[in-house]
Amino acid sequence: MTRDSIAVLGAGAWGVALANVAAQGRTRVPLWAHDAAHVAALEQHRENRRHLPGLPLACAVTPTADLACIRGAEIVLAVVPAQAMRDVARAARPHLADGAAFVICAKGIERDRRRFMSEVVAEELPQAKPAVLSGPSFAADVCKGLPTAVTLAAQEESLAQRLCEALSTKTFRPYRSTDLLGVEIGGAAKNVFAIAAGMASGRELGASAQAALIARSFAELTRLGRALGARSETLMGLSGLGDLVLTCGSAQSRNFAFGQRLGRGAAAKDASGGKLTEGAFTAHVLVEMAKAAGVEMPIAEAVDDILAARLSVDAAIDALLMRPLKAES
Ligand SMILES: NC(=O)C1=CN([C@@H]2O[C@H](COP(=O)(O)OP(=O)(O)OC[C@H]3O[C@@H](n4cnc5c(N)ncnc54)[C@H](O)[C@@H]3O)[C@@H](O)[C@H]2O)C=CC1
Ligand SMILES: O=C(CO)COP(=O)(O)O
Repeated sequence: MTRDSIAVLGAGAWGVALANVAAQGRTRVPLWAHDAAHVAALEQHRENRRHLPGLPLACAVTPTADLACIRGAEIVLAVVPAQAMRDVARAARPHLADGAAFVICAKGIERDRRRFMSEVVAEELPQAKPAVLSGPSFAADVCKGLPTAVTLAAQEESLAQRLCEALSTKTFRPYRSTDLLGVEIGGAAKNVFAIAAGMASGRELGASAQAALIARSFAELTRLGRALGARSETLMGLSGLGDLVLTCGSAQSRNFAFGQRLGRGAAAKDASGGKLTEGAFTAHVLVEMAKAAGVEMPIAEAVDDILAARLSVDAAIDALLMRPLKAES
């Protein structure tokens, strides 16, 4: 049986990890990066020294700065930051084959136009079949061959199944879904809540507070998801609860580590450590979406207020604890 051909857009940590997954059982997986110097460094060292030092590119992975590398690919994995997705999708349009699957692997919401990634792709790539891959999966873990499972959603179940088959390995196990929006909401929101969890850790509020915060974050995530039409089983699954638990519980998460530094007193502008923290880009648009849907998200709002310097971490903690007592929901 011939395997679907796969190309990867974006050669950061997650792009490299997914290219290595795709390389299993394939002889060539083009890996596109927008920066020619980065491509040269990948070719020379056969690893992403900045984001995944010591973890080599699989032999089949071919770095390139030429977007035409996606011509003929049946599956394209889009692994660039969420705020760059529109530009990359637009640039890919002349090269993408009709009916190719365009799998969104970024976790975020477009700030300027308040769009989910699947909406961005529908607007920019009318010939594509959009899909979303999300779930608990640190790039370094996946690159090391440590096991995990993720959700892979496409509108047609048959395509979701085909994508799962194309991307599954002995240690990387995708579960299929047709709930793209549900998968996207979980992936975008968990980054914002991971910042909150990091702050609680940085402030040394204790393990009980940590668990309470995760549970109340999940309540906010499900409230928004249901209001926007996501399915409960998606929100409770790998891309929702699964990724929330991972990212809110580990300093390996860049969003959590960012929150930790904020909790220890760093200013928002200095707290990323030069790393991509998608939650910082998503917090405000997530809160705006929730308000538009009439959904209360006090933890997400607190993160947004702290990032915009409207509130200190301590004042936000006090405000959350002083909210009127209510039924659990
Ligand atoms: N690192 C991880 O463990 C995981 C990351 N993700 C998601 O994948 C997405 C990408 O994250 P990472 O690869 O980890 O980030 P990264 O910071 O390691 O890499 C991002 C890459 O995108 C490139 N880039 C930046 N702006 C660009 C533009 N305008 N056009 C094209 N390329 C551009 C950068 O040069 C860099 O190589 C994010 O949305 C993240 O939430 C999802 C699951 C796991
Ligand atoms: O999404 C991730 C793991 O599933 C990676 O999380 P961070 O972007 O917070 O590092």
